[in-house]
Formats: sequence, structure tokens, C-alpha cells
Amino acid sequence: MNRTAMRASQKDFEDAMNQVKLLKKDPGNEVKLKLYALYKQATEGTCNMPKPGVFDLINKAKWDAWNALGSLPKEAARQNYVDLVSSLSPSLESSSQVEPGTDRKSTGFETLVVTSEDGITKIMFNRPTRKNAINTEMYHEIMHALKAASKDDSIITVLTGNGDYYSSGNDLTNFTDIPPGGVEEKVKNSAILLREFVGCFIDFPKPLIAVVNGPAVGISVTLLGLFDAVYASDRATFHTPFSHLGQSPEGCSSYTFPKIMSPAKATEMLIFGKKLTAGEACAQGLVTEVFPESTFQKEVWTRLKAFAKLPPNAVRISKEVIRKREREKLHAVNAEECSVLQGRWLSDECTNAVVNFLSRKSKL
Ligand SMILES: CCCCCCCCCCC/C=C/C(=O)SCCNC(=O)CCNC(=O)[C@H](O)C(C)(C)COP(=O)(O)OP(=O)(O)OC[C@H]1O[C@@H](n2cnc3c(N)ncnc32)[C@H](O)[C@@H]1OP(=O)(O)O
Repeated sequence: MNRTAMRASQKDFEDAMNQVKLLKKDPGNEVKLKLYALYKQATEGTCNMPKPGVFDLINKAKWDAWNALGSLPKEAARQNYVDLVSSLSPSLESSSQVEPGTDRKSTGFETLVVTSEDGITKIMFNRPTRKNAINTEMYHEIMHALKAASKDDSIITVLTGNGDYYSSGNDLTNFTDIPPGGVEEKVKNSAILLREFVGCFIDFPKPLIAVVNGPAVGISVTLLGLFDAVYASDRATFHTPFSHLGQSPEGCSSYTFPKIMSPAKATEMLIFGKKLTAGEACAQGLVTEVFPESTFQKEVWTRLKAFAKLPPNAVRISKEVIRKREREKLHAVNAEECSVLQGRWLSDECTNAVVNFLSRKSKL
């Protein structure tokens, strides 16, 4: 069958939507407008929205692109969308072989499930049997997912965990994979990776929201200081046992935690490894609100869906106004923390703690 005779199925269409998020290169505004218009036409039909005001430049450009499609049938719009995405990404054909039951999920991630719906991109840590510990692949995939989310149509981005944990932090087996260049090379590359990883959170342009479904450890806690809101189940705990692990604070927590919760309270967490309950973390300002486990998911997602209906430009611009003064400072803190950690990772204190965990002699 030639392409014009083909009719893209709903699944082809959804695969193409996911593929757009994985594009390595920004396709540019013109193509993005075309994609937007075809998507709206394929899902809602002829443009039925009131024309935005002249000063609402972005929404007016979107409206114009959609309206220009006139009464193009939904099926044709769906096919044109799939064809356009396929022309942007030669790998679309092969990646359309997603497993059954993965509709609406993005493909290509090993350690995450990424979905985008109702104006919300959800990035879910997906290593539940390892308590969502963050291995090297997951650091890379989170960065990739955040970069895609910063450019997609969503209004807010949510991080959450699959299973009983939010995340147990850095996967301690990351310490065992030593390259031919030796431990010094490993430490240097890990510091570069960590700096880039935390940098993605510092620079993220849309509201970033953590839905903390269970215990959180290490870097998954420290990063919360860079989020715009943190909603927690009353089952969640917050633990940063850096001294116990012979390590030192990261994720800009050496700067954000004393500001959020006072220097003395930050000391208890970051130096003495005090584990906070969700209620305590909320009282200290690290958590925005705590919900009973029985109603957590329902209440939080209802609230997030309402946030995602707010005018996108106002939301994005407000985040920029709130965050921009601190950005340079946060990058400097991040660089310093990573540099200090390089020394820690080479220390006997750190080596012993990791060996004890991996040989099952210790747990938090
Ligand atoms: C040379 C330098 C390279 C460094 C590369 C670094 C890159 C950036 C680093 C950024 C700095 C980050 C710092 C941190 O995040 S510090 C926090 C690290 N996390 C921990 O120390 C947690 C360790 N885990 C535990 O103590 C327990 O597992 C836990 C209390 C979380 C849960 O206990 P529970 O009894 O409920 O469950 P299990 O222990 O049976 O867990 C199930 C299996 O999952 C494995 N697991 C869990 N967490 C981790 C982890 N963080 N790393 C590796 N593996 C983990 C656990 O071992 C179980 O596996 P098995 O079934 O095989 O036993």
C-alpha cells in the first residue's frame, strides 16, 4: 500500500506523539505549530476556539495554524501528523513496535514511564524492585525526559515513583562499575554527570512538581529544594544520610535547605542524617502539603489537573520571575558540591559505607 492510501491507526498516532518527545533536535517553531494544529484537528476536529487577543502572541499563532486546516477530516489530520513526525525522525517505524498495553506511554525509556495528558507530563521512576534507585542510565533518561518536557505542550511536569518508594536515591552499584581508566576517571565522569543532572532541575522552565508517593532518600530528597511544589503521602519519609555514607550534600541542598528550613534544621538532616516524616518535612517547608495515603493519588491529581488548565504563558513567566535571580547562584553551588563530592567518593569513609551496603552488612 502506498502512504496516501494508508490510514494511520490511533496507535500509530499515539506512537508518533510519543516519538515527538524523543526528538533529539528541536524541529523549530514552524514545524511545532504544524504538529500542534494537526494534533488538535485529529483529536477535536475543526477549530472551534475563540480567536485569542492580539497580544496573546503564542496562542494566536497556534489558533491561526489550527484554523488554517479548515474542515480537514480527523483521519486525514491523523495521517498527516504521523507522516510529519516520521519525516522528522527516521527511527519512527522501528520504535512503533511498542509492547501491548503501553499506549499513551513514551517508548524508549528503560527506567522511566513518561506520559503526557491533560497538560501534565508525568515522569515516573520505574525500578520498583530496586526501590527506584537511580542508576547511571536513569540519570541520563531523567535528563532526556526533562528536556523533552520543557519543550512539549504540557503546562506542568510531575516527578513520581512507581511502587512503594519514591526513590532510594543514588544506586550504590554505580560505584562498582569502574572503567579501564580507573577510579579517578570514574569519579571525574560521575561529577560531570551529577553537575549536568542537577543543572537540568535548576534550569527547568515550567512548574516542576514532586508527587512523593513513599520514602525518599539521598539525591531524590535534596532535589526537592529545586521543585516548585512537593505533595507527599503521609507514608513518605525524607532521609539524607550523607555522613553515614561518607559523602556530602548535593542537589544544591547545602544552599536551599538552610534557606527553606533554617540552618539548624538543615544541619540535622544534611550532616546528622535525621529522617523526617512527611508531617515534619511539611512543617520545615520542604513539603507543600501532606495527604492521607488512602486519598493521596486522587486528591493530588485532581489538584494538578486544575493547575494545568491555567494560562500557559502566565504560568511559565511567573516561574521565570520567581526563579531567575537565584539561577546563577544555584549553578555555582552545584559546581562546588560536585567538586567536593569527587574527593568524598575517593575516601575510605565512602568506600567502606558502599562496601558494607553491597555486602549486605548495612542498610539505612
Ligand atoms: C566512584 C563514584 C561513582 C558515583 C556515582 C554517583 C553519581 C551521582 C551520585 C549523587 C549523590 C547521591 C547520593 C545519594 O543518593 S545517597 C543515598 C543512597 N541510597 C542509599 O544509601 C539507600 C540504600 N538502600 C537501603 O538502605 C535500603 O535498600 C532501603 C532502606 C532503601 C530499603 O530497604 P528495604 O529493606 O525496604 O528494601 P531492600 O533493601 O530489600 O531493597 C530491595 C532491593 O533494592 C536494592 N536497593 C534499594 N536501594 C538501593 C540503592 N540505593 N542502591 C542499590 N540497590 C538498592 C536492595 O539492595 C535490594 O536488592 P536485593 O533484593 O538484591 O537485595
